[in-house]
Amino acid sequence: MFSNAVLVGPALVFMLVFSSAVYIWQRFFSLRGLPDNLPWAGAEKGALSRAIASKRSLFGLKELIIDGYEKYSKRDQPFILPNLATGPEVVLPMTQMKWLLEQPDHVLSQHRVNFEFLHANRTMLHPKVARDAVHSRVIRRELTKDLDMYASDIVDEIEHSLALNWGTDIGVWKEVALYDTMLDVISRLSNRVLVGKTLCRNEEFLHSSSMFLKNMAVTAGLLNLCPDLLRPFASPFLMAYDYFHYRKIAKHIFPIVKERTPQFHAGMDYKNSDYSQHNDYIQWALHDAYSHDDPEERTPELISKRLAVLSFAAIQSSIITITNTLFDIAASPDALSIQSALREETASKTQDSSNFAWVRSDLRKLIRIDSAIRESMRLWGFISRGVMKSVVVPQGVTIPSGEHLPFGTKVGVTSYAVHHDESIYPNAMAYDPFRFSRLAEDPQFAEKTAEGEREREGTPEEALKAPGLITSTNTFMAFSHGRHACPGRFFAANQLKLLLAHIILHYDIEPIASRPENPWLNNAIGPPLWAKLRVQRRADPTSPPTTAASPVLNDDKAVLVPEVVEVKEVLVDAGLAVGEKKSGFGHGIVDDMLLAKIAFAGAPIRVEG
Ligand code: HEM
Repeated sequence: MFSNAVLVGPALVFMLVFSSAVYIWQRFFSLRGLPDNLPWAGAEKGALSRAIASKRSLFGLKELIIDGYEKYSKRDQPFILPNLATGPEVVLPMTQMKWLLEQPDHVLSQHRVNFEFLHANRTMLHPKVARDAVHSRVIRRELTKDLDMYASDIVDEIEHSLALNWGTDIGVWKEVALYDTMLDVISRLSNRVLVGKTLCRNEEFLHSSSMFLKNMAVTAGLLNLCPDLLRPFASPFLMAYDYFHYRKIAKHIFPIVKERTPQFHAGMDYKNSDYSQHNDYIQWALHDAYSHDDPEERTPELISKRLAVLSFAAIQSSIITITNTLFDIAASPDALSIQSALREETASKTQDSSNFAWVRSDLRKLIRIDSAIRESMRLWGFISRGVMKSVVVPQGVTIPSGEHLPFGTKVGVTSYAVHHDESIYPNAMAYDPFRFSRLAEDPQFAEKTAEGEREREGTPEEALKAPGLITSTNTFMAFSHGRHACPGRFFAANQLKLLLAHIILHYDIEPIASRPENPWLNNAIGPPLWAKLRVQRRADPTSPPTTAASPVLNDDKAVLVPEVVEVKEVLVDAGLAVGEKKSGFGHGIVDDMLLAKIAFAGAPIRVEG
């Protein structure tokens, strides 16, 4: 007994040292069976150079992606993108995209990449949730079958949640934490569809659903950084908060499942609506569970766990998208005229419908709203990879350029580099909200620009349409592309267009002088989490925009710009670098907003060495 206790300490120390050594070797030096003739982004030849590039990937993945894309993808060569947290990935040139999309799932699996990246076997609460595609099936079969059905509920919930979060005092500017308020708004309106009005207005359920979905990616990120051997020990601690909220979600879902279960029996045909008085996720999950023979799927536990995880997939990505879009509009030099143009479109397309009776044919006419969201997704898609798959055949695969990739290799294309490629999207770094709708609004556009030419590929009918938010292409992969493109995008597009149209009609957004930055967490790109915006409720949804409160933020640049330029010149003369966006300055940061404030305050500038 005593001798056992004496051995425990050294055994633990040995395990820690051993797992750390394996961790360092694997993360920094191992080639992981990848062909050594493939170049590594950001690295010359040699293990040390690769290790340095791998270290850079932790905070400089964006630069490595662009570096590899410019050096290799554009010359039609595959390259290896180092990634310290999740392992290196083989990035194919776009000419190999067709091959990538054609590979069957038993050869290259997209699901496997997500499974590993999200540590789905732990974060998704149950091995079956992580493994089976019930979500995709249920989303395609039930949620998407008649999207018009939810429009009035969604609009009702938008009104309610915006009033709660942004207020209804007409003409009064209110400062709002954008991400947090959109977290609440999107959680409410998605849950209105997923679980109905009673639960979506239950504060405890709503809070736990929001906290679970907000934290899941963070837990996955921390698990990615954890050495493999230590993960089983660390995960109960890292997952404690997620389980705490899951249990609160389950508390509300269990009784509903138990109450409805007696109406079901094995072999029921889910297409027969006789037994379907409800239209929500719990009912869809029960339909699915009773259409095949797996009793565990029918349990309240599995249905609650699936719902919690679905909320993550469905809600977080929509919050990120609308947050980015609103910041993009507010930070545009033409913020006010963009709002006017969107308002004009929304008002003119809604004149025949009351606010509560939107149908998809109305939404389809909102091509500027659609384009404004799509353009923001192009710039800030929440994940830098577009299509990424894992080799799941034991013998490996040979890519079209001839290199052999072993089992377990991640291979695909990155959307970030493609979405920011000047030769595909002229002025690619700028937010151009009508980039896509312009095609449909100006028939001569296609003849005038290369962008128009490219987008107008396809049949003559297709050529006349602007590419819609839901259309994934080789050059727009914010929903991924191919067979595994997001199955929820039709619902997401509906919900986001309704929300943006509603915001534009009922609120003014005050312009801001510079766009807050989007943080990168490995290959996930978050929205600005803590930045704020000012909004005010409008008296008449169709009246012209009111001038923003602060003269600094007015879009009358003829007044604004000379003052800011003058302040910049003083700072530059003093030997300080002042950039268009942000630049280091002493202990703080000087950006255009601060410069503008200095200019308008007329404050003397004191420069200390
Ligand atoms: C603007 C909002 C959304 C964006 C940007 C988005 C984006 C994506 C992307 C990029 C993927 C592929 C991930 C990968 O393979 O690397 C994906 C998958 C998925 N999305 Fe979405 N999504 C959105 C909304 C939704 C909604 C509303 C739902 C559900 C109602 C949903 C459900 C799913 C599911 C279940 C998958 C996994 C599909 C599979 O494994 O085949 N998403 N989404």
